[in-house]
Amino acid sequence: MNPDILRERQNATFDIEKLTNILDGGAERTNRRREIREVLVLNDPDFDYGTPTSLPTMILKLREYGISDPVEINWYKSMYWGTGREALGLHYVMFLPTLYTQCDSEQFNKWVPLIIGTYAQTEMGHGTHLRGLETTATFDPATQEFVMHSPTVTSIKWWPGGRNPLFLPLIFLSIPLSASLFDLFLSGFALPTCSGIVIGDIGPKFGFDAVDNGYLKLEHVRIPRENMLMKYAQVKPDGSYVKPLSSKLTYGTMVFIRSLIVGNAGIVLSQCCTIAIRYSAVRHQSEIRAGEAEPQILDYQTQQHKLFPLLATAYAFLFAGQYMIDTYNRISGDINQGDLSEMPELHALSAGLKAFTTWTANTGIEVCRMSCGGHGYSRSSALPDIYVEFTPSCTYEGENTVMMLQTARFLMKSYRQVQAGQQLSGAVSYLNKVHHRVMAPQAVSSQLDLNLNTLVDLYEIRAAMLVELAAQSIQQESARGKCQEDSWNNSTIDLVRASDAHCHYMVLKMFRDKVDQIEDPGVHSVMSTLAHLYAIHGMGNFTGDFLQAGVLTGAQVPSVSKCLKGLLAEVRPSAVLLVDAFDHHDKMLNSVLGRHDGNVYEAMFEWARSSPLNRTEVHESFHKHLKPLQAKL
Ligand SMILES: CCCCCCCCCC/C=C\C/C=C/C(=O)SCCNC(=O)CCNC(=O)[C@H](O)C(C)(C)COP(=O)(O)OP(=O)(O)OC[C@H]1O[C@@H](n2cnc3c(N)ncnc32)[C@H](O)[C@@H]1OP(=O)(O)O
Ligand SMILES: Cc1cc2nc3c(=O)[nH]c(=O)nc-3n(C[C@H](O)[C@H](O)[C@H](O)COP(=O)(O)OP(=O)(O)OC[C@H]3O[C@@H](n4cnc5c(N)ncnc54)[C@H](O)[C@@H]3O)c2cc1C
Repeated sequence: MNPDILRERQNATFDIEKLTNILDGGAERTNRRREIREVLVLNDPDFDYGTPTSLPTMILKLREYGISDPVEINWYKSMYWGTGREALGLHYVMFLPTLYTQCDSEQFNKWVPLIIGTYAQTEMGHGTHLRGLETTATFDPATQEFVMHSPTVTSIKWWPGGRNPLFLPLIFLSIPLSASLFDLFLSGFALPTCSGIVIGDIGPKFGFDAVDNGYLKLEHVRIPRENMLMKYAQVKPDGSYVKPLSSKLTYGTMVFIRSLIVGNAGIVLSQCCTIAIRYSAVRHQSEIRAGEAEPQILDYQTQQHKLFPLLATAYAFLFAGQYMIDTYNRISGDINQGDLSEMPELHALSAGLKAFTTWTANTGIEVCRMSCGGHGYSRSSALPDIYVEFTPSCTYEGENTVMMLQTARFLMKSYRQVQAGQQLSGAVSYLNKVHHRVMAPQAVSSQLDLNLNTLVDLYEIRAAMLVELAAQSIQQESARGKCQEDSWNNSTIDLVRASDAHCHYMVLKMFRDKVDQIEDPGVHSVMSTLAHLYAIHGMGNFTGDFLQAGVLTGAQVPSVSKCLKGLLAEVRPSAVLLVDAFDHHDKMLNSVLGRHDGNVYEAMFEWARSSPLNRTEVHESFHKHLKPLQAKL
């Protein structure tokens, strides 16, 4: 083991295993995750790491081991495929959940065990604006079929991931059967027998290469009436239409996957922090004091400033992901029982947190890569591949700006309810106080009150202020004679800013609440330090907001930076131990820089020597192109 890494792991001030258990949701979950990893994957003789041929093996193994829990499926898949996406991702996280949530019982029993499918909602002309989708589904009572059709070039289904060129079970979203409703269809087209279908691949992408994203053009293709997913809405044999309790129930799968993405952003950021911090512990470069040995780059304050706030953010997003999934499970359970009262809140929370966490993680991955210098740019680090695979999460499952505006819609509605004298509950209850809060600068000492509860309050006041400013912008636009829609559009910068602040407050609050639940003194102490770092770092980034909200004075601003530097120094001794607690296996991390043993250089040389370009002493291109040219010169 590299001596630096060895030294970093001595004198631990907290129990790493207990922290890993907290991240997994308990010791039993940690044990199960490791059992899947060590026994069912790594020690499985059929396990052929990450090669395309192992995809069928993986599916059969999941069935053989009876792994059906989505989290356990993901544990298994992430061991098979490491940090990359794979072709079946969409099947497990969108196609199956849609069947689970939108099929009636007869359809469920008929389809769920049997098929692998994709989710074809986006069209070439519309991905965000679902009410603009053009694919038609016209019911023919004479034959009891729906006629599916792509009337325009922009209506061609574009992007469905993992579409199988031979068989196309896919979930469709098609334009309204009635005034404002959408419906989902399962279409089992078997190619090439089924005429009227034109499918293909949309061509090379930025990345995401393991997933074949395709296109699908339909020319009056007929499918049985029974292929409409009929849990919430039905078309009867006589063509009559039974409307769902809410037209937004059709959007349920997107809410589910957005909820999953929140925790996934934490996982991806934790992977990158593991790589960058372990590497920073073994990399020596330059000098701090003339004549002394080159220091570990982790001892540079700028390196700590790059990485430790991201480390805190990774923990924050992992805890936010746990909260999000718990909230999703609770509210979707109520929805299943016909209680839709919290559906708007679930939508607003999942949409906002999906955007907030993926934007932050997306930027954070690049900070981790650049903090590793040239070796961060090598594919051996895994960081370029992680970035390429993660960055579309800011676009898919709801483009982030649009998602932030959905959350803003809920915030504005809540604000208007407070103005009308209603008492709010849930995540926006802090808006109840927006009119009674003393927003003038408080007489506070130049020292910053570092109590975590106080910091959460300051973020709450900041969010409330920005919600009020956005609402005032809309009111001012209206007062200038703008229609409601233009008043909204002319305020969307403020609205996104308010949603961002609301999500930032929510994430810090979740982090604080999780820290409060930690009983082990050592773990509680280090997690409390990270939560403080998360809060103070955000205050440093958005100082203007806190000054404008009157919760920070000019005299206190220097203490924000001073406090930040102190917290970076406080995290330094535990940094490697904190990424060890994420418990990412070398095989899954697949990074020369992030190896648990820290033996980076030896592994990097072996990795380079294994490159296809090094298979022969002299590359064949010399003999094929250069040598003949030399002969002519
Ligand atoms: C364990 C594994 C972890 C892995 C995780 C990551 C793995 C990811 C792998 C997958 C990778 C790639 C696959 C990608 C797939 C896709 O991208 S599928 C397509 C995704 N597309 C979208 O998300 C479309 C986005 N657009 C929309 O959702 C809607 O068009 C939008 C919400 C923007 C607007 O809808 P409208 O119908 O126009 O509604 P609007 O007029 O704005 O509002 C009316 C009203 O409705 C409420 N509303 C809107 N949406 C919802 C909802 N989903 N639930 C509840 N309520 C909703 C809205 O708030 C309004 O309410 P109000 O009371 O009137 O204000
Ligand atoms: C890797 C990848 C995989 C995908 N897989 C699938 C899949 O399996 N199935 C599927 O159905 N789809 C899939 N998609 C498509 C994806 O869902 C859409 O790309 C996404 O919903 C965004 O829609 P769009 O492409 O139409 O972007 P647009 O909405 O056209 O966005 C373009 C710009 O317009 C802005 N904009 C749009 N509307 C508004 C508004 N109301 N207010 C302010 N700004 C606005 C956006 O902010 C953005 O800046 C995938 C996409 C990617 C990148």
